[in-house]
Amino acid sequence: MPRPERTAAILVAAGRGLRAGAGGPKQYREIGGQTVIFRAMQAFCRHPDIFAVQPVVNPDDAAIFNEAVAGLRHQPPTNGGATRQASVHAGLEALAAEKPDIVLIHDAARPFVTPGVISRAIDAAGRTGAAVPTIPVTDTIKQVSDAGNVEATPERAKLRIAQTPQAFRFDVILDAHRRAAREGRSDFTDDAALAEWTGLTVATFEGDPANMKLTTSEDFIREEARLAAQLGDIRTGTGYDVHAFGDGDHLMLCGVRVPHTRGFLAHSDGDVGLHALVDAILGALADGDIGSHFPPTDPQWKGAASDKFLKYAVDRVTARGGRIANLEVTMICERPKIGPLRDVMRARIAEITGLDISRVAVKATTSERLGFTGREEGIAATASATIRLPWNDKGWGE
Ligand SMILES: Nc1ccn([C@@H]2O[C@H](COP(=O)(O)OP(=O)(O)OP(=O)(O)O)[C@@H](O)[C@H]2O)c(=O)n1
Ligand SMILES: C[C@](O)(CO)[C@H](O)COP(=O)(O)O
Repeated sequence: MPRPERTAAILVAAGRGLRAGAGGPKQYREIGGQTVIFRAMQAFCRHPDIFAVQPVVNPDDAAIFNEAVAGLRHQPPTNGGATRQASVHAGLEALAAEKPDIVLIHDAARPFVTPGVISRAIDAAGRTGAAVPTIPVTDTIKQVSDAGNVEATPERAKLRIAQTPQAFRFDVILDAHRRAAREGRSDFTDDAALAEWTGLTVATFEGDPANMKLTTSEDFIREEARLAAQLGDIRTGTGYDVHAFGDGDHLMLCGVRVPHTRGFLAHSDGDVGLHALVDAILGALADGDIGSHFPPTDPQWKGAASDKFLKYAVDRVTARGGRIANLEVTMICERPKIGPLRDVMRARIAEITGLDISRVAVKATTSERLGFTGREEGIAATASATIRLPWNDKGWGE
């Protein structure tokens, strides 16, 4: 049941990520095969109770931003400022015309936020007006002097680590940011601190230890290893497809239009290479085959471009929390010659699947003029896929 109040989210992504070392702004680097910002933003874009997601970016990053979040629905990005606080303020001003009741403010550098934390943030803001996710502190914390001597040992039971998304009534946090800007205050490291400064009571709700901020290069190394360890269920699948030649002047092969003296007789575009790859991926998922997902009797697939089928299979892997490690396809034909087309085909498959081209192999063989491929009555293709799934994957539960 959707909540009655209108909730928007701001993703602050205008920082330079200097503490994370070389490699460009950290939010545009990959972690677990996806950019940090894509992971962070998709959680908000896909949450059913959020109607608008407002990114805040550095103007220098316009092109990488668009590439990194392609496919996600969001407000036009607005430019951030020199500090996180200034960037949040810019996001709030950009959202004002949308008149949200509640706003969640999230670091693009926290890619592991879950739908559960987002739901708790919305609930907490609805109940309290201002709330921050926290986790307990497990080490003893020392307050030290400039000389490095311990000045105090705060009572640990009262300490919490603050995370994002921090959640507020929209008008209240917008007013607080405007007031801080008017009064020349630009030193707040989070929005809760700024709200406290205006005298507001800020509540807490349960954060998530996994929802950590990627700050240093060590954070990237550790989290990459953690994600890889989670994907410990390594599976392979194989696929095979054949299409006969008919009249025509071109063939679709591995997503590439290849001029030829014949065409394919097929319900779809007849792309045997992509069809074999789809079956290999579905096989690795133990998720039926291409015919069970796209029945040849269904008129909607007549003449369909097969890149749709391949994207669909890749989405099935992603939806199970998995990743494709590699794809390989072997074309069996006398003609056309595949060698000169190999890298174009690899690039096209990489484009469709979102994989790096180094994970895509295209091979070819003739059948020494034997059989139907040897007589040039059609083309066959075999494929294999290696995918990694979370170790506790139980399929779709069918
Ligand atoms: N001027 C700034 C500074 C930070 N941020 C964003 O605020 C979040 C948390 O900040 P932090 O981890 O400090 O990121 P950076 O400022 O990029 O890191 P660094 O201090 O290492 O340069 C990040 O998503 C960052 O992009 C922002 O939008 N505008
Ligand atoms: C907002 C924040 O993520 C809460 O923990 C944090 O304060 C931002 O980090 P920064 O390194 O101070 O920008």
